[in-house]
Amino acid sequence: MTAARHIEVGGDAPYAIAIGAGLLADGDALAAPLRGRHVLLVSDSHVAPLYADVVRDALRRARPDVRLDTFVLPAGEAAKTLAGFGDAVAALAALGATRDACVYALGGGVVGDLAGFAAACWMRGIDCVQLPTTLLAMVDSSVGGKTAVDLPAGKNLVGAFHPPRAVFADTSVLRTLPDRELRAGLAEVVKYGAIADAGFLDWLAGHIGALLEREDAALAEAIARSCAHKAAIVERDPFERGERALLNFGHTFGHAIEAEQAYDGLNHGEAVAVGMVLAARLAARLGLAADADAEALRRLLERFGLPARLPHGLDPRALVARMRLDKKAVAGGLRFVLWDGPGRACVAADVPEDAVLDVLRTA
Ligand SMILES: NC(=O)c1ccc[n+]([C@@H]2O[C@H](COP(=O)([O-])OP(=O)(O)OC[C@H]3O[C@@H](n4cnc5c(N)ncnc54)[C@H](O)[C@@H]3O)[C@@H](O)[C@H]2O)c1
Ligand SMILES: O=C(O)C(=O)C[C@@H](O)[C@H](O)[C@H](O)COP(=O)(O)O
Ligand SMILES: [Zn+2]
Repeated sequence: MTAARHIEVGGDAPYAIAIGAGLLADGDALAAPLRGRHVLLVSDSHVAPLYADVVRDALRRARPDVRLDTFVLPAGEAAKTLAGFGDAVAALAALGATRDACVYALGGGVVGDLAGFAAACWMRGIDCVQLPTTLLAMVDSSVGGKTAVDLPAGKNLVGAFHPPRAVFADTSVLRTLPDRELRAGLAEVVKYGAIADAGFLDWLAGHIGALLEREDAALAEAIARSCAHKAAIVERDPFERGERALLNFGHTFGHAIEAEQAYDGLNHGEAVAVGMVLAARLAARLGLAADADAEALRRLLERFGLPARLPHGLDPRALVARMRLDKKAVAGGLRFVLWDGPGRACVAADVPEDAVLDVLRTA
């Protein structure tokens, strides 16, 4: 095991993000946050066969008294539903989980969001430890305590803020991650540069090959810098009353695309990549930023192998209707996270529908 990096997330319920190779086998570290004796390990049908034994063995070695059940979701976004949530809380009931129980979420963002929501609701809130196994989950979804499931009407519409007790990002598991999922994670990495750190965008542009080749040092740096950005923002604004909304850059378009494709088209990172290009174009259309900035962002995302165009067959009006149920929308109208240049995101209220439709029609 290599030395782990640690990033602290402060606030009312502080926790640490540990990043390093081999963490899933470190039973003492994994068991440290465990207060009681009940553990529900939540995973999915791709990840559980690869890594559930490592986690179970590690926890049992450190805590032989533990009562541990495993709940496995079908892999993929389509499982992030109220029905999946119902099955997860039923598994907690079958375990006899008491209020000092802990849910361990072993998987990507789908597992993390659903398991976190089950932990948030079981007996009005038990501990959750995040064990992210995708790049996207390591850099984004395991941190910050947003938990949720999707509805046919929209993404993450039912959920809660419930910060994890701890996050262990074992970078060695990224070796088995499919290329498409690695690229999806890189979209959220690019997002941090786009919203808050133009220098990070330059660093990313200089490390495209190293990241796509999964070079350890480049991945560790990208994960640590991304987590540091997210930790700083969620520490200052845990409940998205202000600045945290900037983490939603690209998501108003992206979530509408995901829902319109019934969660069976672009994956989340891909939809966010398209969404960021559209948000940058909308900013240019509204005179906030230069067209050239949007074009540079599109080129960077495409060099990472990410899509930058709206998928064929989507109706712009149907997408705009979906955006009205976005969590940033208010009764007065559409709100978008845009930018006035790389590294400088901002929230734009009362964005005219015609401008959004124009951008969608030319995408
Ligand atoms: N809560 C948040 O703040 C937040 C932030 C970003 C995204 N999200 C949510 O996260 C979800 C997307 O997460 P994701 O991109 O991780 O998708 P995912 O959880 O669907 O994982 C992607 C695929 O990779 C597989 N996989 C995971 N780890 C693997 C590994 N190490 N080796 C082999 N296969 C592996 C999974 O089984 C799945 O098939 C979306 O639902 C999105 O809304 C939440
Ligand atoms: O942590 C946040 O805040 C984010 O917005 C991170 C996003 O990458 C993530 O996809 C989040 O789940 C979107 O939140 P939502 O409130 O728009 O559902
Ligand atoms: Zn996201």
